[in-house]
Amino acid sequence: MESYGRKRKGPEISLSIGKSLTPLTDLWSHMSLGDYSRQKKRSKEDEAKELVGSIRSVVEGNFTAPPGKVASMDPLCRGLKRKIGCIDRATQLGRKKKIAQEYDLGAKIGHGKFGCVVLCRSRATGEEFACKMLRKREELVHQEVEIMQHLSGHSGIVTLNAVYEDLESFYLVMELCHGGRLLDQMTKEGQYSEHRAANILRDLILVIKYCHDMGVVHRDIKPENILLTASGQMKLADFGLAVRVTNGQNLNGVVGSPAYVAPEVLAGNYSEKVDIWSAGVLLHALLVGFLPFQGGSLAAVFDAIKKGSLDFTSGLWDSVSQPAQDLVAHMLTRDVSARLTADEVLKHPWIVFYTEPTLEALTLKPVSGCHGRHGQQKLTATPPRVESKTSSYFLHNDSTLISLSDVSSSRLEEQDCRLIDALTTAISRVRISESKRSRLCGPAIPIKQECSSNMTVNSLCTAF
Ligand SMILES: Nc1ncnc2c1ncn2[C@@H]1O[C@H](COP(=O)(O)OP(=O)(O)OP(=O)(O)O)[C@@H](O)[C@H]1O
Repeated sequence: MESYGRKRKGPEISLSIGKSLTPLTDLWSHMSLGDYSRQKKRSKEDEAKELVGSIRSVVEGNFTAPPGKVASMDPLCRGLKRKIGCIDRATQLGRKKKIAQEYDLGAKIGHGKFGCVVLCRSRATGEEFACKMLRKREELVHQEVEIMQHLSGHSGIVTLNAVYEDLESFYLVMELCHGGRLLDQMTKEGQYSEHRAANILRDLILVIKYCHDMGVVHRDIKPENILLTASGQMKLADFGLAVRVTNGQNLNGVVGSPAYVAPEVLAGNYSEKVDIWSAGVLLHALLVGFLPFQGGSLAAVFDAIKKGSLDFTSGLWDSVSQPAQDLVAHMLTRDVSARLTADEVLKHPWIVFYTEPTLEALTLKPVSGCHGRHGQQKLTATPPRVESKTSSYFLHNDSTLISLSDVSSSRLEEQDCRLIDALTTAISRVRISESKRSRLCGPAIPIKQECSSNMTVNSLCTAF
């Protein structure tokens, strides 16, 4: 079995921006900021958070990850054992039995920075799972386990079935995602249609919303951490950097993956909105095949994140509709209060248009004679209804905006290409107000592209 002896990311991560950087060549593999700063002291925020969690757990009768200092003084893994006591029966059983008694471990299917993931098969049922192995001496695994367990049950999250341990390692038995990583699919397929991008984003935002509603910030949203089932369903994975937050609690541990990290993370004071930023980076990559913030070094990437502008006037965006651009801009605004929440993203007209069930049925049938990149569609049923709330979001910001739900339903009933054109035109007139716009990424100055395409495994993995 392959050795997997690198240090595991934990909550004890901080990063001094502007200090000497790891040579770029060393960064070309999906690194999180935590990697660059593993030697640093654990952040005060995480210590405070864990203390709060610990106190709360006593009050509420739940176990959470123990405070880091206590954990480091305790015999290894005590926190996990305590945690196991409150997770499901399968996991409790796992504590007593050895994994080899119940599963046959197979070929390696993935390798993260901190562990190896292998195929495994239940001896009892023959069912296949993925088993993530983490070395005890290098791992504070309890927080990841606790959060996975806390979130378990959502169809968009990889299910943790059981946890085992031996002297050396922990074994997390998870549902197997046969479809691989979204990153690999993106690398293969390049630019996505708006319809597909919207559906991917919606699925992701639904999971992010669930995490946020459950008091969890993922902090490492990126296509490497989005796995796909055989049927193509998305599953969010890798909660190694996730944290639990109480209402309104601000975070300050500098963690994430360089190209996906929100500017306020670099500033050291942030909230769950960092996940929306990262999802915005992903949406940008889906729509145009490039990451928005790039650079030849880690410092340059951070500089772009902190100061760079999105340039929707570049040819890159010619074939992308204005509503899609609008959503990207509202997810990648540095003004955190102006950045959309998960709920607001889900209600954005572009998302509603492409993902509303009746629309999906309407938009699947290609028809010749319609123009526009995504206009090769025919409306064959009742016109789409876009929730008035969505429209009012825009009306609220600019009185000149139109309501999408007012886009002449009678015209839509004509069921020909002119209708989809009319709707497209109407959507393209949706604008944000000047006041809101001024809070976005500033004037459209092109972001320097370091290479002709960054849709490669290397560049997307490294998130540069
Ligand atoms: N449930 C799963 N089903 C299939 N493959 C998986 C599963 N979980 C993980 N993998 C594979 O293993 C890889 C590493 O897993 P994971 O990201 O959880 O580990 P990590 O050590 O936390 O990695 P990272 O470096 O991304 O932080 C994934 O990119 C994926 O290819």
